[in-house]
Amino acid sequence: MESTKAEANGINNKQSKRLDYIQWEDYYMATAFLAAKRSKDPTCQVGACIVDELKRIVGIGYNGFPNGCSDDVFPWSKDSSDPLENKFMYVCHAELNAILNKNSATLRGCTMYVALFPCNECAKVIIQSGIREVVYMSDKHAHKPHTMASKEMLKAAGVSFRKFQPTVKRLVIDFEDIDRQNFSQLPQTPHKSLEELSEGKKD
Ligand SMILES: O=c1ccn([C@H]2C[C@H](O)[C@@H](COP(=O)(O)O)O2)c(=O)[nH]1
Repeated sequence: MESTKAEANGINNKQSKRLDYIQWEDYYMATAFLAAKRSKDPTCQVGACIVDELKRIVGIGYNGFPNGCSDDVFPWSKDSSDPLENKFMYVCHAELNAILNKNSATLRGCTMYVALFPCNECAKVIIQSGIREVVYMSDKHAHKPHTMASKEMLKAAGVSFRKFQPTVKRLVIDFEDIDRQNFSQLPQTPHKSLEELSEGKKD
């Protein structure tokens, strides 16, 4: 009798959880990739996402010029003979921005998910911030001195690093998905059983 009432109210309506939900690591790296989409750099967009030991995202960043240094005034080129006309003097790397944007008291013990292996300058900041692990997607500059120096420093400081292994090849965000979803999982509007209805007549 009781269970019939509960079922009528949609409470005991057993349904299994969905299984194609996004895995934690895919979620963090996708967050880094999404942040990279904010970058104005025409040739290379990098994003970084910092996660604490409780699996919480505590910092996100992408490469760009410092606050107050206009994207429309400072140069985005990279091969001018004048170093002052190239972006490198001015751009803040994604890793630095993610660390500076942190919304927790400390980054000690955190993991950084980042699209590109951090350079030597970012490695210094990563080490000093207390981040314990770096998970990267691409190591395309592995042969360059700034990456080699970075790896040496990270190793010496006990910051581990590993290549990201996605469980899916791509993730798509479709804003219109929300209007296509089936909301049958939501509790149904409570309705009265026949018994309750007949009881109601007494009122
Ligand atoms: O670890 C890194 C390395 C690079 N970046 C940023 C800095 C620049 O905006 C670009 C690199 O530009 P290239 O045209 O590929 O030289 O990426 C970063 O944020 N983090």
